[in-house]
Amino acid sequence: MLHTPERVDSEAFWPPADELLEAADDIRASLGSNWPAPARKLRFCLSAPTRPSPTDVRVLIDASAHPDERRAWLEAGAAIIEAAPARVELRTASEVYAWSGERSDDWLAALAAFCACDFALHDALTLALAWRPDAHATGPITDPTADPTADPRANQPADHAAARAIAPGWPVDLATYPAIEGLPAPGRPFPTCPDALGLYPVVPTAEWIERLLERGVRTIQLRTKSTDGRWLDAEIARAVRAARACDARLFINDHWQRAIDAGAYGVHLGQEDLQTADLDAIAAAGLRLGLSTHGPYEMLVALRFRPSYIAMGAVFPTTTKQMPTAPQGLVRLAHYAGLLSGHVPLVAIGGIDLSVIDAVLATGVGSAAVVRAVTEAPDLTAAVDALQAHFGVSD
Ligand SMILES: Cc1ncc(COP(=O)(O)OP(=O)(O)O)c(N)n1
Ligand SMILES: Cc1nc(C(=O)O)sc1CCOP(=O)(O)O
Repeated sequence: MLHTPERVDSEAFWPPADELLEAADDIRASLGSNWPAPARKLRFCLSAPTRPSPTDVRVLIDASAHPDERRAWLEAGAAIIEAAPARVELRTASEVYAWSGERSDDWLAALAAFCACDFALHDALTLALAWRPDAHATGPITDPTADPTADPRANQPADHAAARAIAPGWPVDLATYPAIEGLPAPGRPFPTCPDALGLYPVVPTAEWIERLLERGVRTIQLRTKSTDGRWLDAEIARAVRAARACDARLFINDHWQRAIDAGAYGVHLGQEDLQTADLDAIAAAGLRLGLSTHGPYEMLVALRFRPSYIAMGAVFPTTTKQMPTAPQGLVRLAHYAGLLSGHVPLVAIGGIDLSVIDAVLATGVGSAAVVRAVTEAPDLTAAVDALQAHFGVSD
């Protein structure tokens, strides 16, 4: 089993800082034992060591006062955090992230603690800025005898109670999360959709959609990478007709203008689509909006657009698509579900099939999106019936 020791690496701070390390250890302990071990150990540098390394993160109050140092650190592959009052910026050689808002005095200790749970640096920083000493989740700390980060297919049965538990140190109040800079002002909210969207197959053609509607599926997505405009028009029109006839919720991936024109129930977009899609036009046409996310930072980005649902992936490894981010696992999923509960429906996606559906639903998500579990099923009817039964739908 992959249990992380509930401690922060003793060399997490440079120069060594006993009080900071102790605070980081306390916060790390409050996050429980079921997180993956960190893939790499970062060192947070409050002053400059002789030579920066790619695992160093330089923490400065005013980076512009040190232009040469800043350049040298980025060239060495290190990261820079500039912590001004009420604003934090993270800069790497290829990315810049910025947050604004209040933060706890212990945010740096919290950052080391979230990194020790293997969150990517920008996700760990998002959580650290949201962290508060007194905002504790209720409920038991995760069961140390189970490892819900593991794919339950791999080596053990899922412990559903453990998968759902929220660690006391996890920031559960969305109001303490920082604002992400560089996003448009919040627009109007998208129309709502049910919290429990149920089984949500994501399939490549209208024919697949018809086959699944016949088998009782009522939330479905057309996801094709075809660029043939005439084919897309015909497929989307056919899929919309079929879904309407069954009163089903049909989302169209990517092709938002065609979805509007055809009168689809909704559109599903990725984070990069947010730069180009006309969200006002989608909202004005009354379509729902689903947004992909892959961690806490993207979740905050998505929330700003007030979508109808948020998808979180990939929960498990998938071969359907090349994922730039590591699988989230069930522990993270449960914490995201706890955070978003009552705010926006959460859909889990990535590597989900019959063998894990119970464990996925036990995290508190209202829906599971699947590709191969239906498109590669040897017996489609049996596969859909078996999956639907976990959502309380019988044929
Ligand atoms: C329910 C659901 N979740 C995530 C995705 C992925 O969408 P996107 O990020 O747009 O990536 P591609 O589908 O374009 O590869 C999805 N389609 N549906
Ligand atoms: C299309 C897609 N998007 C993902 C994300 O995490 O954004 S994972 C994914 C593929 C899901 O396929 P399967 O059910 O076959 O693993």
